[in-house]
Amino acid sequence: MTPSDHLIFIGGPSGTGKTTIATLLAQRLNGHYIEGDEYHPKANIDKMANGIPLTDEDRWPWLKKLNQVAVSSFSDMKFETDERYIIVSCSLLKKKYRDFIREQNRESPISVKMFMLYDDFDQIYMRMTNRKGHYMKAGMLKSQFADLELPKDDEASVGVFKVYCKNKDPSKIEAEIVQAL
Ligand SMILES: Nc1ncnc2c1ncn2[C@@H]1O[C@H](COP(=O)(O)OP(=O)(O)O)[C@@H](O)[C@H]1O
Ligand SMILES: O=C(O)[C@H](O)[C@@H](O)[C@H](O)[C@H](O)COP(=O)(O)O
Repeated sequence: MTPSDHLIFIGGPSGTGKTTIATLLAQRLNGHYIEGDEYHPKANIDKMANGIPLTDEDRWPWLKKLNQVAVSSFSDMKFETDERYIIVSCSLLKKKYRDFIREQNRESPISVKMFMLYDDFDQIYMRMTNRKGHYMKAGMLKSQFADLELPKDDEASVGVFKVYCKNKDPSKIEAEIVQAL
C-alpha cells in the first residue's frame, strides 16, 4: 500500500532557507508546517543566543520531542486532502540525527523524507547578517558548517537528499523538492 501520510523534513544550517522553503511546501501541498526551532528548550535558545553552539546532548531530546510532535500532528490536525503532509524545518546537521529520525519512524506507515538545503558559506553569512531580530546570529554559522554532514548517495536510497540552493529563488527550490517527492 502506498503511504498517504508524508512527513517531510527540511534541514540545513541556520540561514539556508528552511523556514522559507518549508512554508512554501506546506502551502503547495495543503499540509501543515512545523517550525522545529519552536521546540528547542529555553536552555538551547539561550545557548545559541549567547553564541554557544549546541552539542549532541542538547539536540537529542529536542529531536525526539520534535518527531513526536510531528507524528501526532497527523491525528491532531485537520487536512483537506487524502494525501496528508506535515513539513518540518529542523537543522538535522549530522547523519546520526537523520538516522535517529528514520529509526523513530521505522515501524510506522508514515513516509519520511528529508531534504538538506545547502549553499555557500559566504552567501548564507550575508543573509544572516541581514536577518534582523533572530536569536541566531551570523557568528554561529562557522559552528553550523563544522557540524554539517551533507547526505551522500547511501542516504538518497533511504529518502534523504541534498538540495543546492545557490542563486535559486525559493519557488525554484520548492519545485525541485516537489519533483523529488
Ligand atoms: N532561496 C533564497 N534566496 C534568497 N533569499 C532567501 C532564500 N531562502 C531564504 N532566503 C532569505 O534568507 C533568510 C534566512 O531564511 P530562513 O528561511 O529564515 O532560513 P532558516 O530557516 O534556514 O534559518 C531570510 O531572510 C529569507 O528571506
Ligand atoms: O541544531 C542546531 O544547531 C539548531 O537547530 C540550528 O541549526 C538552528 O538553525 C537554530 O535553531 C537557528 O534557527 P534558524 O535555523 O531559523 O536560523
